[in-house]
Amino acid sequence: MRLSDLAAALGWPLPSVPTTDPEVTGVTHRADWTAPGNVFVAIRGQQADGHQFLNQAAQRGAVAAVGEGLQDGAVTPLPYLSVPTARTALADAAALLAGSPSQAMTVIGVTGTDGKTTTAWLTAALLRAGGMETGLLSSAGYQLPDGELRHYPAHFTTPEAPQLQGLLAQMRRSGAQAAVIETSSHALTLERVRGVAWDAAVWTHLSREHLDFHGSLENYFAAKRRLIEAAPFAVLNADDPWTERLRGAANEETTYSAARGSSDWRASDLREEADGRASFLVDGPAGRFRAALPLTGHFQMGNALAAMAVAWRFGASAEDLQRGLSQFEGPPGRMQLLLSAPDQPRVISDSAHTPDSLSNALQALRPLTAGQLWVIVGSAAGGRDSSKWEPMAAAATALADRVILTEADHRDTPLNQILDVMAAAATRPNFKCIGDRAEAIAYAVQHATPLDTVLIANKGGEHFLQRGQTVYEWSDAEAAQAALRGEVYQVRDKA
Ligand SMILES: CC(=O)N[C@H]1[C@@H](OP(=O)(O)OP(=O)(O)OC[C@H]2O[C@@H](n3ccc(=O)[nH]c3=O)[C@H](O)[C@@H]2O)O[C@H](CO)[C@@H](O)[C@@H]1O[C@H](C)C(=O)N[C@@H](C)C(=O)N[C@H](CCC(=O)O)C(=O)O
Ligand SMILES: Nc1ncnc2c1ncn2[C@@H]1O[C@H](COP(=O)(O)OP(=O)(O)OP(=O)(O)O)[C@@H](O)[C@H]1O
Repeated sequence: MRLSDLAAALGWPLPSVPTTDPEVTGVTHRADWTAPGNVFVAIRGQQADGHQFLNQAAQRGAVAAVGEGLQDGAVTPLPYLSVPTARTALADAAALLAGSPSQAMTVIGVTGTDGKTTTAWLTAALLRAGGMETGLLSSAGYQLPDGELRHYPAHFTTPEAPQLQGLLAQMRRSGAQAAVIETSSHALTLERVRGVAWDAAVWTHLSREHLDFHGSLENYFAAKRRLIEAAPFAVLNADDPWTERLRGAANEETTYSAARGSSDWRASDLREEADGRASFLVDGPAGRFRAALPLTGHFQMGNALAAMAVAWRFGASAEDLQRGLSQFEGPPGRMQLLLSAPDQPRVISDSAHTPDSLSNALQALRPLTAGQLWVIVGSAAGGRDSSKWEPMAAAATALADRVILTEADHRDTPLNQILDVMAAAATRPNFKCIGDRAEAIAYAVQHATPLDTVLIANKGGEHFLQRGQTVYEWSDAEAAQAALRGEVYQVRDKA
């Protein structure tokens, strides 16, 4: 597509500097990712002004720059198109240049504070069980219809529009009829998902998170509500008080509940079968039937119902839903059993990184634990929500028997500062601070008895650990295995 065609299609003005109307190969927001023929969108952000990088983009072969206007007297090495909102322009161009792949697929967005990843994975699995070739994008990685888990180079739940649209196009080329996208509030606020033609939106629940970025719980809610407003069909959690304020936001809606009687999809009678697997009773538009609950925790019934409501809407039968759930293998690091043998403690990895999700995870594990319940927990920092540190520590010390407070991507914040705040918020003196995450895991795994459960919280299946500016390769699972061998896991510099 020529630059003039792109500009005309998106209502952009002509460039400030005359140009030969080059062919556009793509769009990028990162100067150092610019490929020859790209349009570089210069965003004025919180950390940097993209205009600082115009020369770099030009040297890498950009054919034009787009932004919200040059400063007086600024010189640009590229033809410059001035637009009202750079992020809107980025998203619109990304969708158009990728061939608007979402319009050719059934696209489902999943949002909420906790449960997005699990529910997105369940939804993709049940759509597949119903016969739809399905792609998946989540913080645990992405999948094309072949189901193989792949990892994205940048660690985002929902990446910026050029990557997101590129991935949707790749899914489409691989034969996907449907795509499930875990949609963060950052993505909704920063227009990363603008230009996605949604067919359905799922709401898990809202609790306190990301207040550093959104400023207030109300703004955080408003950001997430945008997904529900943008979709023609919404699947809403009747157990979440915020849902009342989502009613009517979508053209059509269905509700689900794991706790109350009054909703379209209902779950009850969670029980453990003779083979040790959990099952629950489903009541709803697909009839009344017993289904396997392949994940630990009462709240997982809600996630499963939400996924069923979506798959049912797009053609899955009750049998498909039952089969899909019974064969479901959860996302890595979501209540994932890492170690379990008669002579070892049960070690579980879970990405719990909010006070709510940590409480839920500990409450779910308590009845399964004959001995003591341990938790290894930290809280991210360096531009992340520091108001979580205290309630995370309070939840851990109140609900676990033994607590190890440790690191979890503290970035530029001194680790001791976080651990001091967390230690001061402990409700009981049942904790110990071990800053090094590998040593913390080794201590718990080596001191726990075979009757104990050790929950390694925060990171789930994540592949990195950040200390200061340095990003290390990381695996909670490998750290637990090393501990069992009597070793301490060694981190490796990612670079
Ligand atoms: C709060 C937030 O999400 N900020 C994101 C946002 O930052 P920003 O708009 O302030 O931009 P900036 O970093 O100041 O940079 C301005 C411009 O200069 C460009 N630039 C910058 C530096 C450089 O060397 N070269 C360059 O071209 C940038 O690409 C950008 O276009 O746009 C940047 C460019 O894509 C992101 O890197 C940055 O993500 C930060 C690092 C981040 O950590 N975001 C996390 C919190 C996030 O998005 N999380 C959500 C939710 C996770 C969850 O559910 O828990 C997610 O979806 O992953
Ligand atoms: N419906 C739910 N309500 C409360 N907690 C949940 C729910 N579903 C999952 N959890 C817990 O929340 C934590 C995170 O779950 P999950 O990774 O599925 O979602 P997420 O936090 O939205 O995704 P991400 O990891 O991308 O931030 C886990 O501890 C999980 O056990």
